[in-house]
Amino acid sequence: MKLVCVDCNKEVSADLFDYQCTCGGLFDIVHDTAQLDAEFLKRVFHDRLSERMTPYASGVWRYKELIFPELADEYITTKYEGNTGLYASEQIQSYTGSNRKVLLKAQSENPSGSFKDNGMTVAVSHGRSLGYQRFTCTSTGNTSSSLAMYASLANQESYVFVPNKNISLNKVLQTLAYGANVISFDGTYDDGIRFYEQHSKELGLYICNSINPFRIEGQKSIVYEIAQYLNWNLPDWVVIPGGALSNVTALGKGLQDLKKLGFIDKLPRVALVQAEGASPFHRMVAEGRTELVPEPTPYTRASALNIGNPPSWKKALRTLEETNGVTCSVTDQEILDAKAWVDKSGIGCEPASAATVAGLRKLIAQQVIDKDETAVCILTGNMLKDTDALHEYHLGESSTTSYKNAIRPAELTLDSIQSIL
Ligand SMILES: Cc1ncc(COP(=O)(O)O)c(C=O)c1O
Ligand SMILES: N[C@@H](CCOP(=O)(O)O)C(=O)O
Repeated sequence: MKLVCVDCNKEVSADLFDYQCTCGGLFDIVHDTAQLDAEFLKRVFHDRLSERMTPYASGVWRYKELIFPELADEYITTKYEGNTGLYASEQIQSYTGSNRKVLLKAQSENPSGSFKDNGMTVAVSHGRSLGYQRFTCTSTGNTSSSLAMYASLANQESYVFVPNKNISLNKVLQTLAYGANVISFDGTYDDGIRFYEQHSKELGLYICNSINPFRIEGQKSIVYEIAQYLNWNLPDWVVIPGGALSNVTALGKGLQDLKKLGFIDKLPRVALVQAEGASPFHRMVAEGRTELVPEPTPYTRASALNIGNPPSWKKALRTLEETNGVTCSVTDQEILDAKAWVDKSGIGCEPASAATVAGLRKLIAQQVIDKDETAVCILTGNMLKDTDALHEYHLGESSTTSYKNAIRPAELTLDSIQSIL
């Protein structure tokens, strides 16, 4: 490989990296292909692509035997979901006060931008195998975007019900753009679920919310992936946010599978973090009760967690009991500050996901989690899912943090830019 000037044809070694030739022209990169064996390369490229082209390249369907072994491949509707990054972040280590590098599992890298894809690929595939052509959900926006994406991919119709306030417009737009029929209603996610519980049979639609156990089966793959990436050695703690409590349920089921199969020796402890304004499960655990008292008017800025009556609470309790788990709640300000750190670490997430990092910081400060223990935080959604939250935090008048005035105007002169560096 060498650099060749487009103006004067001067050749320079690529090791002497530069942007411009001495004559002022730009460089092209020119490869030496004479030595390459084209047939060999074609085979290598073919092998690499064929791995990518089967459903088993998906980070969900790779584990089909543990998720839905009976499903015929023809029904699999996949966008190669999963295979999301697992990052060790020194910045988040320092923010949380841990002595160990904190791992972040970026479910935000899924095709529709949230962990819902891990479950939705399985639900939609299952619905199709039963002959359904119309799919539905109620949603604060991520479940609906994911459903809309898979339904359209399978050339099926989707009908989604979204609350008419306190959810992110970006998610509704994403859902619309993927082609769903979007119906907004005056109420919360909880009202939507209550409606389904009463009318699912008459509707004749395939329900893709997490009351559908096939969603949970797909979401188990998140912890399988974490374990596989870490060569089946899980950290001491898995920290996860909780709203409807489907994901913590899936985590618990996935961990049990891995333990039963002997892939892992012991279960990590689970820390479930809820937003203070929508924390009925945490309150139940903290008060030592065994019955959940729903919150009639949940509110948190982390809109994905705006759930007062989580349908999966009994299953979630099972996960906590089996893993000697803990719960905690964090304020919206703690969530948004933690989110700013996750964003700044280069990974990024939406507010609901950052509850994990805020929770880890709090649990370390309270010495519930030891500074020397290892932890992975599950980041459930993408930072662009809620650009209003970014706007409010970084540019809004109400911002009280160090990010205020973070965007400074500068002239494009060397002095001006150097004075910022
Ligand atoms: C981005 C995001 N994080 C976390 C959650 C909470 O997960 P769960 O409802 O499974 O508890 C949701 C929605 O449910 C979500 O959309
Ligand atoms: N945040 C969720 C709410 C929970 O939905 P479910 O899929 O677990 O039923 C959303 O994106 O709608």
